[in-house]
Amino acid sequence: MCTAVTYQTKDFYMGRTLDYEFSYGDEVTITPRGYGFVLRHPHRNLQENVFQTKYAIIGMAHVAGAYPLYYDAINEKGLGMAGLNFVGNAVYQEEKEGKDNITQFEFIPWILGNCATLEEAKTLLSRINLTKTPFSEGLPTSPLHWIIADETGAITVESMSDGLHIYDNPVGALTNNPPFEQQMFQLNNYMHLSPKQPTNQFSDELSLHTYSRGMGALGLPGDLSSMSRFVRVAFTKMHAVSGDSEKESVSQFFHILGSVDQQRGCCEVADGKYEITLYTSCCNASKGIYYYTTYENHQITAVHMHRENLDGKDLIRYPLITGEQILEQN
Ligand SMILES: C[C@H](CCC(=O)NCCS(=O)(=O)O)[C@H]1CC[C@H]2[C@@H]3[C@H](O)C[C@@H]4C[C@H](O)CC[C@]4(C)[C@H]3C[C@H](O)[C@]12C
Repeated sequence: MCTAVTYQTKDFYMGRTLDYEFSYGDEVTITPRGYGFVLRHPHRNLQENVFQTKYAIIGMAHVAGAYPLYYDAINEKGLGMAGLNFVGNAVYQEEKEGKDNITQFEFIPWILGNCATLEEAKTLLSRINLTKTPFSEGLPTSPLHWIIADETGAITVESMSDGLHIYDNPVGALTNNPPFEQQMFQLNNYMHLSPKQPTNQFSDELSLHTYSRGMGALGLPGDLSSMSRFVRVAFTKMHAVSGDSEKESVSQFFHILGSVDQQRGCCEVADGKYEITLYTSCCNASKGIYYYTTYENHQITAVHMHRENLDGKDLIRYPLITGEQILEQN
């Protein structure tokens, strides 16, 4: 399971938890401007099907050869994108004439490398056909859906058996199944939840009282299913309050995603195998900073894209710091 959210203070933030039972070997990876991606399908306007990134990208990726296979990323213009599992619902197409045929693993670099804003991304999406061509035999196509966002808003993109769906995402959150429209519909069931204490609507004849703080959110689902995580993170995000400095915003962002953190042992996927939150990311999309924690490293680590040469030729890669960093105070 995974959860992605956006958050706005002075700057625009976006990030995700990546929950799984094993890691593909993740690295914070910067793709410089002008980096060449060879598309798997012919493109009418591109020589030898190579598109060069207009904008530099920073995100979490598995790097295969010199190819950054991004899971989530932002670009230098403040546009961000994350892919989350959508098992049983994601259906990709065969190549179609007259369309931008983009395979699932090319989708993030295609959008973030070409578009400065969500508006531009929507224009590019109107021409796209997401195809099923795999990266390699060892890395088959992943069934995903995506959240794309900038400071003006967020959308969800789902490629299903009945075609490509693009939804406005007014919550700025996404988890896994079911499809996004059903995740949104589910919120109707929780419209009575509030951070304020409830009053007795149950019966005038009974003297009911609030015996504990936090009773306004009684009924908020606490389990790890993706529908429940969607409701929980939506409630947390919609009510989150923080100062707007960088440290206050980043700290609050990790608390929002902390509401859907997955602890080892609570979600068994096979005998003795557990899904856990392998990493949590928070990108300051306005300033090009990728912050992360990992399951075993609670210290927030930051990689700044603008401290690197974004006009270089090669990928810039930072393997994750994974061991727990404990500050000995005495
Ligand atoms: C497993 C990850 C999704 C985690 C998630 O959503 N878990 C929820 C599980 S469940 O629904 O609740 O069952 C996804 C997110 C991004 C994916 C990766 C990216 O798409 C990049 C490449 C794409 C290649 O086709 C496959 C390897 C890969 C490197 C992918 C491996 C894997 O599928 C990743 C890492």
